[in-house]
Amino acid sequence: MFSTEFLDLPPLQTAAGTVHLPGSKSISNRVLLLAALSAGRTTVHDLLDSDDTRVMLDALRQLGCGVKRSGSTAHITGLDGRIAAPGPLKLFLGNAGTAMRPLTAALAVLGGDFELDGVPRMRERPIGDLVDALRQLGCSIEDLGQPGYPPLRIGRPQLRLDAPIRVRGDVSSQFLTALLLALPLVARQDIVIEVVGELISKPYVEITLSLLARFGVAVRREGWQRFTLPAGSRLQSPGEIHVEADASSASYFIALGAIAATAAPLRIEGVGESSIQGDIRFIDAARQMGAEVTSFANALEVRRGAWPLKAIDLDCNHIPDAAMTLAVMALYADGTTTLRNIASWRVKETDRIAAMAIELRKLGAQVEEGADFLRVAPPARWRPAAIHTYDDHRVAMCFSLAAFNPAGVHVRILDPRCVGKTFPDYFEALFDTARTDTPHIPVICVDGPTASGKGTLASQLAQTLGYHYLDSGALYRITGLAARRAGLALDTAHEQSIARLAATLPVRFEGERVILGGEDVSEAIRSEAAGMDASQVSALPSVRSALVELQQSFRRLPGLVADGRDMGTVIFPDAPLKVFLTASAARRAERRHKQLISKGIPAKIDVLRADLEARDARDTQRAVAPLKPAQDALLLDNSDQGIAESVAQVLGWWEDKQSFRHA
Ligand SMILES: O=C(O)C1=C[C@@H](OP(=O)(O)O)[C@@H](O)[C@H](O)C1
Ligand SMILES: C=C(OP(=O)(O)O)C(=O)O
Repeated sequence: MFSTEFLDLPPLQTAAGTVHLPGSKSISNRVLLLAALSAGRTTVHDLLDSDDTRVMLDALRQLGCGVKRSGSTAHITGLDGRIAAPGPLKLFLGNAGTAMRPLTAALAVLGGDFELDGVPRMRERPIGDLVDALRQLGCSIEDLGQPGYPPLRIGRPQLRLDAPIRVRGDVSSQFLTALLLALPLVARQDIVIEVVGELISKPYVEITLSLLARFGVAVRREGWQRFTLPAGSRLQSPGEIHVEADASSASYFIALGAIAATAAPLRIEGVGESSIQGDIRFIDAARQMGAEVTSFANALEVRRGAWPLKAIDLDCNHIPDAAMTLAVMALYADGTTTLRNIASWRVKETDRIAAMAIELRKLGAQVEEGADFLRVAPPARWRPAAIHTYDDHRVAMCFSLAAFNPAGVHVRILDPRCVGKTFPDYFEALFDTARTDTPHIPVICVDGPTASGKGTLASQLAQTLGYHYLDSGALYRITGLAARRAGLALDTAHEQSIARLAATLPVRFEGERVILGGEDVSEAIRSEAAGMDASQVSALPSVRSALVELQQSFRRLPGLVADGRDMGTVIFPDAPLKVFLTASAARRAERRHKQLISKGIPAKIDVLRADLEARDARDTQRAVAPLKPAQDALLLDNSDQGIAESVAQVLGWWEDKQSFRHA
């Protein structure tokens, strides 16, 4: 997951390959709750691991439910309708509607002493219609803040089940879902629920009914107005259950295929057209816009059909979450797209109608916003934009698709971490399937002499930007180490053998760790001797050219920070930002001295300084790729700077190169 403050998306061009989607949020949280309330033990396969499921699991644990996880499988030991820990308990439910609403209903009918709360936005998401329905039933629920919104305190009920329970269905379908999931716990007699107003998001209620059936409860329904839980209903674990991949998450990749899978279809694994999730009907909308979609039992393949996409006018009430993706697809359409009947967007993770309108306009689109609709005309001129994401995973995910804009303008996604609500590895999945010409992939080069602090600077820059990191000096050190281990002297006589070895080095960087063929060699390559060896092998031209390709292969989406001595001059001559980092030999010797002493390694400052000067001389005078700043490099002397200051300085330069500084 990217936990950076922002994530810059370079211009993306095509899409290919296969994406494996995470489990459905709506199914995961329903199954977890049903398993927890049932009799018996349930093994849940392919469970979603995200913020929303984590808050549900934590709450269930607090309630005394047995939860064991191994990878994507969870074993839940059901409470059989009795809460092991009836409180007082405070349950924190983040921003998960699928946890807050159903848990409120289940705990209110079972009774105890519970306080349910969430993030600040959860306190703005309505729950009053559900609370009203539960109060009719005799549940004890107290508003602890603004009436009709969390936080809530739940006490012990005095249940009255004979009269039909009336619940409003026009603000959120989750209120009806919550009652349907909870009432089997007390169905000593037939319990009737009547929906007041037009029920929205109906397919989510179908998910509820179909999962209740898996747990042994057959709800009778008359249209979408009247639901009856038959007397004697009892939740019974099905033993094992598989969670389908998330159909709303699929929408981003269906759109990706429609926009950018030009050569071959993009394959989406985990969900097919026969899914029980209503958002799978996003496929129909995508097809209307021009996508070519083929469905398999548990997978989809999508490729670009019509281009530009075709503008549509669609009632989106049945696909409220996936429809946000259509608003971004509309940027690539041949006319104005209208998405209707989406009033519920205003009470979700953020006011989504307002948010989408503001952010789409930043890119240059013409947008009209109404109480329950959004109308989008594609940009006449695309503008680079920093997309505010409002702590809304779907805003972050759908706007990433704007990076395919034909103008090649950059798109910045602010707070990319918010995708953690339902799809923590969304951006990794995007970068696995998106393609762009190499020159579009940004590289920041940090070159400089030994002990200038370029490693620290470069790795911190990479961390801040969410970019890959190449410590090219380590490659020479690793080559030196591997050559020594192979018994090769580091001289011209052995140049070809060392070059062959270098070409096939099985190396990878895992954050700060350097892994060679499965062995962590981070410490081994950091010794002074390994540094001298590195300097020697780096003077052998064949070794350098063998390593060129290896180094260039680190240039992958979303970008790279590369540190070394010839990053800007030889390896990435087209890099958009090159920094040449220096510090006086005296200052570098001091730093190295401190570093060694802190590791308990004895060292003399004068000797270190003489060594550094000797290495500088060798590095600047060698025939191949001598150490010198690239012509277009910016010089940074950090003799009197702390690391934070250097990082800020380079980030400032990087910002100056981005066109959306004020977007
Ligand atoms: O029941 C569910 O799993 C959901 C129902 C929908 O909410 P509304 O019924 O509030 O539209 C949907 O937007 C949400 O992401 C999940
Ligand atoms: C509306 C959403 O979430 P929640 O389940 O919190 O309602 C959503 O995931 O788009």
